[in-house]
Amino acid sequence: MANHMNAAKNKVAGKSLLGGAMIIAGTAVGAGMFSLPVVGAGMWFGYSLLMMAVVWLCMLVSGLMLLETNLHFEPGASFDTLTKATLGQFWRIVNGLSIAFVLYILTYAYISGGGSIVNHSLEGFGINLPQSVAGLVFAGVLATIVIISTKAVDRITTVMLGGMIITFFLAVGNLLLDVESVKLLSPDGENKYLPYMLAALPFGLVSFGYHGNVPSLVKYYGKDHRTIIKAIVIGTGIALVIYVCWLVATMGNISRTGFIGIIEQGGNMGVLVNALSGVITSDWLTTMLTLFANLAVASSFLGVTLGLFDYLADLFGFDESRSGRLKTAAVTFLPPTLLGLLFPNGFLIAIGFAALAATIWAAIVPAMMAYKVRAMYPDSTSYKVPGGNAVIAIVILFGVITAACHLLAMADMLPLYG
Ligand SMILES: N[C@@H](Cc1ccccc1)C(=O)O
Repeated sequence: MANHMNAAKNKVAGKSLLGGAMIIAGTAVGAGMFSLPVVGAGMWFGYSLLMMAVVWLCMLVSGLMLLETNLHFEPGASFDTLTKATLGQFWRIVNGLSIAFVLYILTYAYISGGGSIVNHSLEGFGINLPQSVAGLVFAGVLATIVIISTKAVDRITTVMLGGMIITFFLAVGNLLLDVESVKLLSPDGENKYLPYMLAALPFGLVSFGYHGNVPSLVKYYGKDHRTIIKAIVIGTGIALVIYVCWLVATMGNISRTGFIGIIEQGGNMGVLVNALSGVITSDWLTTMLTLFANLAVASSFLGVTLGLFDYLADLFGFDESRSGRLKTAAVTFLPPTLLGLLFPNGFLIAIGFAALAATIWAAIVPAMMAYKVRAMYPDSTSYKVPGGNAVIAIVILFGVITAACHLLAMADMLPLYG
């Protein structure tokens, strides 16, 4: 997303609030969204809404805490500088590793989800590919764009974001008209709901991940904290609205027991979109929905891999020359693409592990840093997240509980629906 920043930096005045909000919303809305109805099927609609509201609030506050810390440093200071100066070498390394891990595993998740959705799209044309090959095609085309230049990514993601908004409202708008309130409010299947929330919590957290963009916003807007706060609130608010529409559209059209089949087939993006296409009678709307899914996962792939690309170039000291970029591309794209060829259907598992690592740098570390900067600058008049230590403790607890849920789910110790 740094690309958007550079393009925007050249505008002398009037940096728009909307631009910042779109950057946040664009990062947040991605593959995580496609996991929400599948992992939420057990607890169903009401509890899903409750969980999303709580997660949104916690992730919003943790982002604001990151902003609070960032404002004590020069605009342009990144996660690395912030953690080193506030928490020291140990947390700097833990934090850096968790960021790199999230970016890598998300790249794999996007290749898996992208392969699945490209496959679903090609079937519409009567072309049948093995899913791993579809993943390879998906990764190959998008990786080429990243290798060409940041500017190419910027242009293409802007077009994609526009396309996403149009196709989302065309497809989901019509799905919303078809919603059967009986399905939403009186779900079928077994009479057990709330316990399934535990295993779903990490997926909620990851779908509200955007925190890598907070330092970029400070670089972009300077220390104008009011505008940055608004951009974060509006951007995450847009994501929340999109997720709620998405839950209504999916759970209002596919029955709760209908999700069991989706889960049995691995719960990948193509399977979910396929099930939705089954209930939409119009071919045209099915095309819109498929197009939206393709654009959502492709734009997230570009955003995340560009971040990973720049991070690895810096880490390994590869330069901007053609051979330098190719080397960086090799370390960025080969490991996740190989994984995508070997395990084409690990979408949900990968998103879960991304959540585990994201609990560290998107929840726990921001809260710890806010605690530390308040001790380091007790007389500071700069922006402070309200609520004192209680709110810091809540955010840390939220991160720890979510991480614990993921680990317990992995150990088969949490109830799983389906
Ligand atoms: N929120 C993104 C994933 C993400 C997590 C953490 C940081 C950045 C992005 C998605 O759902 O696809």
